[in-house]
Amino acid sequence: MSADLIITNISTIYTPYKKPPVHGRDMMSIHEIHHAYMAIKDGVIIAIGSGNYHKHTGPNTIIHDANQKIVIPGLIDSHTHLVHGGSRESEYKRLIAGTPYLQILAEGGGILGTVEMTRKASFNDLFEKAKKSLDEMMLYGVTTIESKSGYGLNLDHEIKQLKVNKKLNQVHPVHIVSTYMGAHAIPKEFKDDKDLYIDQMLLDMDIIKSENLAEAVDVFCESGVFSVKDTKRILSHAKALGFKIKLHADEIHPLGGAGLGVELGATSVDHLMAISDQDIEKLAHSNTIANLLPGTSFYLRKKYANARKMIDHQVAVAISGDYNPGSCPTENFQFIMQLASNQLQMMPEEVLNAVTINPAFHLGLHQEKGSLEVGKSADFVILDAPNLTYILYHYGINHASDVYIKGKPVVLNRQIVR
Ligand SMILES: N=CN[C@@H](CCC(=O)O)C(=O)O
Ligand SMILES: [Zn+2]
Repeated sequence: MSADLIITNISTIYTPYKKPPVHGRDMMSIHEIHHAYMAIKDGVIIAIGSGNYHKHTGPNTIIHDANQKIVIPGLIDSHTHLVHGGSRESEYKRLIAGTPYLQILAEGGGILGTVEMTRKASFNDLFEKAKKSLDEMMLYGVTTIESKSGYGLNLDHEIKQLKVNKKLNQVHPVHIVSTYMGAHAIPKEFKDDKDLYIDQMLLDMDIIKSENLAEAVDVFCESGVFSVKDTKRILSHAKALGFKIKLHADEIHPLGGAGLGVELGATSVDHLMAISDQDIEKLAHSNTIANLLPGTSFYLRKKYANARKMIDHQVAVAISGDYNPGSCPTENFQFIMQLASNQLQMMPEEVLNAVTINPAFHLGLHQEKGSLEVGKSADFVILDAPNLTYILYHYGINHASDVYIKGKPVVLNRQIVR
């Protein structure tokens, strides 16, 4: 079978190959193919190897010379708050002066400030702003993201956010997986009646499910936001409706959200800076992914999640960006990977598994994405770097030169292909 496209002259292809979820010490396993090529037909990888690629060429094959650059799978950012109105630099000075994140929220700012701005924004405003951020993410090599609602906090405005995800997924090459997060904060109008807000959310979920606007439901399980009991109620209902479930767990206070996630069969538990040893053990024996977000610790100047302990105890770890206006305002996913390496002390091989196959697994995409193998989607990044470690070592800059999604170039020479 002749290829539509062959990427040749690749110095090294780095790819995970273990069956996901890739736990603990298996996260050190990756394949390195030197002097490599990759042949693609109809958006799917049909051959990958080293040496002579000519047997895959035909009269119409396009050859792309990688000029001795390296190739990795498209990056999968499995936790973002992409769609939101406005920005929160007005809180930045208070934050760096030491005002706690949850105090700003309790005063009606923080997430609730973004809720006001998101409610005021039109669908088009939100769409254009999110599209710009998505372009930026793609320039850094991101080819799939998860995107949450959670700044509308009522049915109409949550649906507005989810419909932005839907439209972006139709018109933008980056693949988007949508999550409903009405349980991101308690809206002002329900300030004194959280249970009534939860009742309302449970009803809203039926509609979101019937309109097929989200695959998963997420809850911010935290002191002053949704308790473990609230979270259990919301996620049990979501699960019964057929949603995947996940939670923002043990971010600031060790409430036991991670353990609850394992108990309920969550696909991921996210943040985990304050996770207990007991819950690390529970995670290790489950298929729930520990989704760590080091960019948030960096921005909020909080302690980092203990990735080393988790990996050493056989937990399956993913790393995500958490792009949002209040705790991680950056689209630079390579910087997030560099933080995972430098601050979480994850080895380059572990980081690669954590930003490709493990997130693909918890998003339910591992059959087609997350590694470079014959039969999988040709989502990959060509990086102007001599080896994998270099992209983590030389930090703060963008190493991605070209990005392909389903075999089509979406970034060439650092420019978006329109
Ligand atoms: N922790 C809760 N939610 C977001 C932050 C949202 C915001 O501050 O706007 C997070 O994942 O960090
Ligand atoms: Zn989040």
